[in-house]
Amino acid sequence: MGTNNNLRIGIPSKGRLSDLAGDLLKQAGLRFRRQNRSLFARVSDLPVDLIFLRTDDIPTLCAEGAIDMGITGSDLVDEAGADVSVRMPLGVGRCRLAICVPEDSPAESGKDLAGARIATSFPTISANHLAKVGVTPHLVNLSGSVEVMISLGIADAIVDLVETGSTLAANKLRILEEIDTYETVLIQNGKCRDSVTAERIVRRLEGVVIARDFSLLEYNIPRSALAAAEKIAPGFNSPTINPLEDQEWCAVRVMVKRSEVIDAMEQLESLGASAIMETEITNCRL
Ligand SMILES: Nc1ncnc2c1ncn2[C@@H]1O[C@H](COP(=O)(O)OP(=O)(O)OP(=O)(O)O)[C@@H](O)[C@H]1O
Ligand SMILES: O=P(O)(O)OC[C@H]1O[C@H](OP(=O)(O)OP(=O)(O)O)[C@H](O)[C@@H]1O
Ligand SMILES: [Mg+2]
Repeated sequence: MGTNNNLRIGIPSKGRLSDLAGDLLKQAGLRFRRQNRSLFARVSDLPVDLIFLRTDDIPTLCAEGAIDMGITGSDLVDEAGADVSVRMPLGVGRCRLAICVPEDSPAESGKDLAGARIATSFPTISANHLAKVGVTPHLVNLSGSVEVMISLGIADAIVDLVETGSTLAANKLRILEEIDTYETVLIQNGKCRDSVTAERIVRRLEGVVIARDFSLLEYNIPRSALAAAEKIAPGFNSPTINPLEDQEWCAVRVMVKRSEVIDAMEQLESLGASAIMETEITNCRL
């Protein structure tokens, strides 16, 4: 490495985003093999090097130009205050950052935390958020296992990520106030060493991310019901309509959000559609 001009993409070396990022890149057609614990992998057929880094270092290393692009959590980008642009949300790793207190705490909002000790791995976001309501907390900076700090007696409240809420429940904590929502993102710095390849990577990842969110729905419908059907499933741009041998009928192909497919199928069926089929798409260019 070092001497070549390959685009450098930083991806998490371990943790929950590591597999997510690796799978996404592979689905987008980047072929690479990480040799045992190596911190570096070259991509076949593209001028791209992958660097395996700690998830929370990726925003800063991208801002400093050590890598041109990176995959990390938008929470970590905010916390680092990194000067990078978010090229696209990747539709995974969704979570919230919240101020949490014991279930039996009398506190009603962040305003009630004046003088409280708050344990967190997000000191900057926490301080900025609480400053807005005029509270200057005593922050205890930690890098993990924040939820146990109240029962250990070193904090009165915590600021941490919440997804399902099961960690909070296990520690008898509740959300006092949500600060923001976050997800895994692709970031890029302003002085990218190969913008042409960077754009190709963005387009490729877009294809995979959109495909993960949508299905292809195909159905036959009487032409008289077509307008109503298009209202149910308007498509990404617009549906593709083909004639059938029976001129009263036509065949429709349309992209539908995966979360809405079952509902759309039911509604189309009650409009008179038949042969309604969902096909999974793994990649697309729109
Ligand atoms: N419970 C969660 N659900 C969804 N996304 C999460 C969750 N926890 C963390 N994330 C996202 O994943 C990112 C990385 O999390 P984290 O740094 O905790 O790594 P990890 O996978 O837990 O590994 P580690 O063991 O090092 O903590 C977070 O910054 C956040 O964007
Ligand atoms: O709402 P939930 O679904 O329970 O998820 C939230 C938990 O997930 C993360 O912890 P992680 O598993 O990464 O452990 P860590 O503290 O060791 O990083 C986060 O820090 C919370 O503790
Ligand atoms: Mg973690």
